[in-house]
Amino acid sequence: MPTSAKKGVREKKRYGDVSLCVCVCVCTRLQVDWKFVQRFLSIQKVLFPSWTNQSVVMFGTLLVVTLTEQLIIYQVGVLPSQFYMVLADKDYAAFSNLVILALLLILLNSTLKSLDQYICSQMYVGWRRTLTESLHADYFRGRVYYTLNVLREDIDNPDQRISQDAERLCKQMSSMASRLIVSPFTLSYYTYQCFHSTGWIGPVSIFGYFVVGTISNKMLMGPIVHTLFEQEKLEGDFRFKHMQIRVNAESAAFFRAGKVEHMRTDRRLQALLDTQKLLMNKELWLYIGVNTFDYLGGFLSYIIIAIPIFTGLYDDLTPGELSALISRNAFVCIYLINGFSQLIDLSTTLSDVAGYTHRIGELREVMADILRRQCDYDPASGDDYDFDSDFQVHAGPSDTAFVLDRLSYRSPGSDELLVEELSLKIGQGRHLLVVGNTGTGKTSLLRVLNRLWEADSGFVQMTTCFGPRGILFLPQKPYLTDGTLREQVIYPLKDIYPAAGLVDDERIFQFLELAGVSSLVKRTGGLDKKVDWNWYDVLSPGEMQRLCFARLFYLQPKYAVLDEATSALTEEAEGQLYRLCKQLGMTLISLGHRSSLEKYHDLSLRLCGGGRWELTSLREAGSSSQVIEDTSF
Ligand SMILES: Nc1ncnc2c1ncn2[C@@H]1O[C@H](COP(=O)(O)OP(=O)(O)OP(=O)(O)O)[C@@H](O)[C@H]1O
Repeated sequence: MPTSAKKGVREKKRYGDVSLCVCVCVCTRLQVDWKFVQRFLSIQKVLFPSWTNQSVVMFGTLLVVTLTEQLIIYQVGVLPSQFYMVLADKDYAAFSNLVILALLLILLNSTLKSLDQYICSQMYVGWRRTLTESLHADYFRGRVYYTLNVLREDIDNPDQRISQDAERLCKQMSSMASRLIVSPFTLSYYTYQCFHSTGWIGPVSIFGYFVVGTISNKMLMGPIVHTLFEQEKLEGDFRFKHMQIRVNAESAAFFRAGKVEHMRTDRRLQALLDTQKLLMNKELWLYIGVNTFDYLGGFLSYIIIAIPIFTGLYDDLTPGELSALISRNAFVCIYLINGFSQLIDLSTTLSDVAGYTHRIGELREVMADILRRQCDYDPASGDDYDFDSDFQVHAGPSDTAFVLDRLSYRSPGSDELLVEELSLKIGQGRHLLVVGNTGTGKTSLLRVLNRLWEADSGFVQMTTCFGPRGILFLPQKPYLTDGTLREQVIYPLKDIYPAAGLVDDERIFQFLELAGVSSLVKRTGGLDKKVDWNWYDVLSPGEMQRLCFARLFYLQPKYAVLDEATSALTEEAEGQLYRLCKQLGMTLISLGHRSSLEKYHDLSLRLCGGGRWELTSLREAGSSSQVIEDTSF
């Protein structure tokens, strides 16, 4: 971020399944400046990683095509002067040949132009793929997507930056490419031709005209980049509001929230449209500047040509020769001015490119920063953890899952410790229940154990690997991915284990049955039948929790961390599922409020708020529980 940037005030709310980040005010000043150049170049490094890259080959092909196109355009451009000559001489044979030549050149020209457009479109698709894949690579590495969406407050709508802004940047760059690529060649060639016809006065006045045009457009463009940036952010916020309603339609409907949501959504729309209007007002001045320079350009060519004519340079020519010469000179001057005008016209596209470049550049910088910090904090997060390959490797015997030593943690942005100096070893076969009032930091303990949050002080170590052979977490909100029933069950494995086919199918059917959701096979039409519904819309909360247990049975980790995983089920169903987990050899670490959970656990960790905690054995002689002083088991 530029040093002049003032941090926006962000309002963060959690709504159902999605967390909503709204930038109330971002006063960042973004322009076509050095920061833009740096960000633009770093994006170019992604798009053109090596000289043999496909984008470079396409760019080279585009250069050849556009240069050939320019040669043909020059030939077409001087045709009128040749027509003047043959018509003045009444030379019928030459006229016929000229007509045939004109037809051929025009055909060739239009073919090359179409090819030029085709290559630009291909480049756009290629660039979009490369840029989006590179953003995805960072976004999904380690826990960047979590930190970016939940913890970082300095970046709005990362989803929109990846899906929409990257697309628009590539589109605008591809529309600029063919014009920019050929400019140095055409400008040099036509400058030479113009100098040849008019002397120094022609190129100097055209160049001066270009400099004035560039300076005034740069001034008009300044405020546009920032407003475009702001407009894109509001566009993302507006879309997010609709997504929020789509995801939580049922909850909103129970509240009869149509009116209030209508008002709030309209408010987002209003903010977006106001900014769009502001952008258009600012663009109006840029358009006036650009169009004035376009028309002045056409007019300037006649002034330049008039100078050698009025100074008598061409007095010895016949009227036919003079007409041909004026026509040819007019073409050369107009084309040179046109070349410069096109560069000025590009300023409107450049202001868009600058806006998108800043948004994507900022995202890349923040993701790189998150990755750096993440690796400092948790070196393992730098490696691309592969759930699937880990599943194939036996993690080896490990009788402890976590070791905590004088661990203290707090929630982000809070001064108060949730838990202070907690020492605990979570070992195999000793089932732990974590209880405590709302907001005392139960789920936060899992966040710290899973390294989503940094500890305030103390030591925490996960001594068993994460994954099916080690530790698995079932979060409070059941997570269902998009895909088939099989993909839900084997998630987060990408591939079927141990091998595709009947054996695996049998296991899945059996675990669905044990989890009490075998009816889903019929509803979906089979394990591999693609469903066109959103799983969250059609399953009840209890079914979702049961499906997550089927997943747990399938993966059979050594340690299962269950965060209120049975809150939507009856105590009877809860008992069945817990007993099954134990029969399958899992050690349970559960979070919950129900006292009925106690009978499935050996230890109870009570978080009392204000940093205090208490560890109690639930299996001591006699029925009464006993506070434990020694916390290593
Ligand atoms: N991303 C976040 N940023 C800031 N504060 C957070 C964040 N997530 C949770 N908190 C806060 O941290 C505190 C502990 O939250 P936590 O989710 O651990 O509560 P809990 O004990 O699991 O409660 P519950 O029983 O309701 O699940 C709460 O005050 C919560 O508001």
